Amino acid sequence: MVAGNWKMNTTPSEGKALVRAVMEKVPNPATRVVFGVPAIQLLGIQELVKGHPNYAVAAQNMHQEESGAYTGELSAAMLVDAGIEYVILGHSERRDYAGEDDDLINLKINRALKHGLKPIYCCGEKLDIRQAGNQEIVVGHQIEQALSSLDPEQISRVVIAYEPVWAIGTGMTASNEQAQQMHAYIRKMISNQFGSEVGNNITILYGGSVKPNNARELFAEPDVDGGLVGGASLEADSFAAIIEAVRPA
Ligand SMILES: O=C(CO)COP(=O)(O)O
Repeated sequence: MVAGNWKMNTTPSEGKALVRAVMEKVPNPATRVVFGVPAIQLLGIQELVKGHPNYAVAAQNMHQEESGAYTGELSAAMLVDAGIEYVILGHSERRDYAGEDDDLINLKINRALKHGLKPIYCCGEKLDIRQAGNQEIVVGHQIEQALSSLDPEQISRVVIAYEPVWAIGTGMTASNEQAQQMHAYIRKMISNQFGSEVGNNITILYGGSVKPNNARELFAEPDVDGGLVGGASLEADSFAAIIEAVRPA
């Protein structure tokens, strides 16, 4: 799977042009392709991908409550009614700038699953943690807090995105070995808790400076099931090249 996270980029008309160009370049992707678009574009982009077997849309956030007096927020029911299939939850930018922690993200994941949405759960360590060699402890803790209350059926609808914070937007990609090592660790954790069938089948994406020139190598690692792409998802040529770098399932 390849998911683009546009973050706070593109106007609605730019977004439509970008999706049209990607779909024209890769009309039949060999993998699931998801556009993570700003809230105002959810309906418009969903219209463009509607009915396509491999293209889908993700919201970049969602509120944990069912509905109510939460000005500016989007609910799971709204996303589902608009035809949206995925929701990115726990991105490091929301952890940093909106104060989200894994307890809150756990509530959001539960709400999303209750409505049939597929959460793309983001985890990953900061640079000082990596330098101290504590990345597995920190990511393990994030996953435990956010996902351990789920049952095997629920977890099977979750996509995990490992995004080391030091690699996001910095051009400093994790090495293939660093990505593989963490993905294997995450898969083992999921297998231990939910059984090896769930662990083997869960999709674990790598995110952090994925570009056309490093995607193929990263995606060739046995436990890397695709990517969550920021900057390089904003140009049709580079995103198309990344989609085509995914190894066949
Ligand atoms: O945060 C990311 C995707 O969610 C990664 O962003 P970049 O690909 O720009 O490093």
